Amino acid sequence: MPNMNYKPSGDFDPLEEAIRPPLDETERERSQRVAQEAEAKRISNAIDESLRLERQDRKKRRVVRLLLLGQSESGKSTTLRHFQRLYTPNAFREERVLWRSVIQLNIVRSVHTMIDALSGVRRQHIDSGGEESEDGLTTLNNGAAGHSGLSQELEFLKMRLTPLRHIEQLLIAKLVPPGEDEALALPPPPGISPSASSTYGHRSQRSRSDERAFRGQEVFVRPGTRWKGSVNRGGMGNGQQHDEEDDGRPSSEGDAPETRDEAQEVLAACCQDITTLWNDRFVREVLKRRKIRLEEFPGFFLNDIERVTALKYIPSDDDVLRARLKTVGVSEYRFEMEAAAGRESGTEWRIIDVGGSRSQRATWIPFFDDVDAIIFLAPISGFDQVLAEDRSVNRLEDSVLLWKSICANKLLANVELVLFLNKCDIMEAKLRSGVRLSKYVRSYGERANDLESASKYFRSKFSAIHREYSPLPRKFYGFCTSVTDTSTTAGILASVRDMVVRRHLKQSRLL
Ligand SMILES: Nc1nc2c(ncn2[C@@H]2O[C@H](COP(=O)(O)OP(=O)(O)OP(=O)(O)O)[C@@H](O)[C@H]2O)c(=O)[nH]1
Ligand SMILES: [Mg+2]
Repeated sequence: MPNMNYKPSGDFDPLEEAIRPPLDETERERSQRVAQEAEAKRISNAIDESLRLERQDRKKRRVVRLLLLGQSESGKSTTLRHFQRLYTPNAFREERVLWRSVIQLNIVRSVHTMIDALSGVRRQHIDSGGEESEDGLTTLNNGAAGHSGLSQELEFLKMRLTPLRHIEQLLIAKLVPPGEDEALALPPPPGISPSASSTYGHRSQRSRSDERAFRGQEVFVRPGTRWKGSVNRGGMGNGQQHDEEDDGRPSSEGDAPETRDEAQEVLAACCQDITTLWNDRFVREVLKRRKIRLEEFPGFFLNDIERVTALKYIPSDDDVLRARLKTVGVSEYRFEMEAAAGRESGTEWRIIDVGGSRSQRATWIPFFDDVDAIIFLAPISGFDQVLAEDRSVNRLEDSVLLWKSICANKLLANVELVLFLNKCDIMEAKLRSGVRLSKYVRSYGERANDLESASKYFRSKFSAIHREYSPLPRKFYGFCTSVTDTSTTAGILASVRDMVVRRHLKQSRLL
């Protein structure tokens, strides 16, 4: 019976205790044990050696490993799609049709965001007995308002758009492979800035329920091609879109195969109503007062609704880059640059795309070993937003802290870090619309409230962190990017590619 009162002494080592040979070991047992231990050591050494050789071989064979890091919605998967578009253009184009379901879901979500925002108006109107609410929504001129607080026309519109609820479920079932239980996650009420969120925080019960009314579910897939398989099997993956004359522009009717696709049919039938809803002055005013800037949301297609709901619609390159599908998990995408893609053809690239939300970050670490370079994406337009998964954390602050920890990480001391200050297009629009950066970033002070000054400021801040926190001196590569923009991003990715390949060659020469 074990001694339950045993107290370990200072030099007691439970592991040593467990593997110590028995005291009454015979000579024969001892020699057997020694032989087994020697064999185990030989196997372990052989594994180490084969790992070392594989690593060496990979470097010699020009296998380049690139890791994409950054918070959720920073643009990692978009950057990966961009690489694929540039360097495996044929494969990218063949897969474009598969993105149609994602875009359909993005549209449906935008419509529901508008409708949910309107529901909030109705509730407030009833709850407040018609008095002005804190955000003044009930004072809006809503034409001939019915008892719900909405005009009859809006009520009819909402009714006519109800089939989209069914389409949403259908698309989720299509995109998420069977058995993927966790595939839905709750984002925050859209478009709520920290200042607005603190306003929300001090509101009544009623306002909190309005907040809940905004909550939708964000669909995610694990990275890789499995979801594409399920879309294909869903009967719409008729990717007959080919290739030579294809210039990546939006498809117009007549140059794409018509496919039987219930979601597309319902969306086509709802196209006019969606347009009316989106262009309605009252709806715009509600969104504005609720600080819901739908145009800045990931996966925004309402301004292209006629084109993207056409029955023969095939997504353009731009559409694929603008579509939103959250990543969960970590995955390695391998591809050889297609010969047509340029002089680096033949190099095998392994680009690792990770999920960026907080619960996903622990999965990054095993990939720190043996990467050539990291592209870190910091979406600077998030300075007035909070994290979806933790509404107490400002997005910009989160990016800065993440950047510090990546710069300081000893495992990454010899890895090149490339910083993308991303979403500059959204940043520019935001600053132009009058949102003041200095209100959120005090140290910004009296600098001009424009993209040029802001990106210069952030570049110097991130560069200073890089210098201060890197365990060994290394060069800083920083770019201001809008990775959904095909023309500007192509040049930046080409520079990154050249830098990574150069460094990789240098390393393999050192082996
Ligand atoms: N306007 C604009 N949209 C962008 C930019 N970069 C990314 N997006 C959009 O932002 C959304 C999120 O981008 P993703 O690439 O899915 O983000 P991610 O970092 O992979 O996010 P997780 O998978 O959640 O970790 C997508 O709809 C993109 O099209 C940008 O520079 N400008
Ligand atoms: Mg992603």
